[in-house]
Amino acid sequence: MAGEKVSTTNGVLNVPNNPIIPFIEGDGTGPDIWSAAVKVLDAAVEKAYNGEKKIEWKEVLAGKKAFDQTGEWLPQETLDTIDEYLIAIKGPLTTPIGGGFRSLNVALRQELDLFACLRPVRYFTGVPSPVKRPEDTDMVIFRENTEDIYAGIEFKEGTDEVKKVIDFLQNEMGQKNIRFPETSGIGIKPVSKEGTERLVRSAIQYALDNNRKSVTLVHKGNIMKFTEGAFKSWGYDLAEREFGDKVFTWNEYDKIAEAEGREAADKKQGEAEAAGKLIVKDAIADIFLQQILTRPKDFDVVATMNLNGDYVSDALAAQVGGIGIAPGANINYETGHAIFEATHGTAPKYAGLDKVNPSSVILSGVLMLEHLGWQEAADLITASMEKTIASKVVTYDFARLMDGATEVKCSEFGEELVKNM
Ligand SMILES: NC(=O)C1=CN([C@@H]2O[C@H](COP(=O)(O)OP(=O)(O)OC[C@H]3O[C@@H](n4cnc5c(N)ncnc54)[C@H](OP(=O)(O)O)[C@@H]3O)[C@@H](O)[C@H]2O)C=CC1
Ligand SMILES: O=C(O)CCC(=O)C(=O)O
Ligand SMILES: [Mg+2]
Repeated sequence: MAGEKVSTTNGVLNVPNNPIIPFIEGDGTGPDIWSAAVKVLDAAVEKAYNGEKKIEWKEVLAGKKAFDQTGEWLPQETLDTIDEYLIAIKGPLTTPIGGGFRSLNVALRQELDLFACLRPVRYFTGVPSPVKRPEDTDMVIFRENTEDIYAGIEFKEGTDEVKKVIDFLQNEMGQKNIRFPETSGIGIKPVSKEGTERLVRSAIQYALDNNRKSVTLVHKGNIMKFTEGAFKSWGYDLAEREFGDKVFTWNEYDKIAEAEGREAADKKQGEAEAAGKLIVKDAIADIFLQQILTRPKDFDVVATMNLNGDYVSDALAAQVGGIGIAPGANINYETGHAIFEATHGTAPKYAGLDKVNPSSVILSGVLMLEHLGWQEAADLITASMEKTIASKVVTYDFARLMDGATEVKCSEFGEELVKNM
């Protein structure tokens, strides 16, 4: 096929003018939103570079389409192709609940070791939101993407396996706290120092590169001491060890407060802020979910584990208008591999209706263009999105909450974006 591979040299991406980018269309509403998105992405690249640059799309299969054509939900060829071409984009994939195969989305992240799930949350003027000042929400989530209870180490109630695990926990580890051992399923939550460090390192580096003010480590370390609590401690240690005087941490604050009092600690933090240092702090997950609503301006970059990150990204998306407009990327900052994808799922009840909002996957494409260094094309789409929303031409999800909106189909919204570029 025409086009060339994206590659890396010493951690720097080499992007040809005609990069081959694999895409997965996705299940449910995936084909609807992908069809709208690809036209917008192509039009932006064409317009930004007068035809000098062009993405050569290469379809790879996953989900139902893969199963129907190959008998496998996630063919090895798909993994190999993304591994080879480095950068890919995908629509949502269905995961059955309570049984059946494990998440293909999670499998893609784990197989390709895409350890950081990057989910920026910003407001587009005019988008209907349940909060009074949605523009105050401007955060970037770094969700750990390869471990935590998402590792899939689970044992089903009533099986020989779970009996063995419970027997081990009770009789060899002296655990007395399994309330109903005869009828329990068991899940295991691995959280490692390496996994934490590479995630927190990328979050801090991102914050420094993008002039953000703080990184908040979000955890439930008071309850899960050796997983979520360790995430916090390892995060602070890494920040101080690797980023030295570029950061000021609440760990340092606590030490100063203990030795010299809170006033001295406040003074040091004030000086650090005035000197433009990045503040690395932490929050326990429950109060964090309250404070992102009550005082969103206090938060900027957020680094957290897999499950917290899943919850936090949908909650924050709601504040700026919902998951119809929330983009994401799964990235390995060490190898350069990345898969861009929307935050939402397959929304099956709308499949094939040409109805849902394609903005999440389009804005994921914007993240991809930025990652490729094609900022001009990315900016064209962002500006067009702002203009189109301001003109109140929107899909059903925004139209039902907006006065005087013109509701358009998924494909028509894409066409409107192209027109407004
Ligand atoms: N990364 C991925 O591929 C993900 C996959 N999934 C999978 O998707 C499937 C369905 O999950 P479910 O929990 O229903 O979550 P979904 O995100 O698919 O849908 C939930 C609701 O969110 C709204 N929504 C979703 N997408 C859009 C869109 N593009 N535009 C506007 N509104 C949207 C709709 O709200 P309303 O009803 O109010 O109109 C929809 O009913 C499951 O199999 C799940 O595992 C879930 C999340 C991520
Ligand atoms: O894999 C899935 O089905 C769900 C994934 C998910 O919720 C997410 O990526 O945010
Ligand atoms: Mg989710």
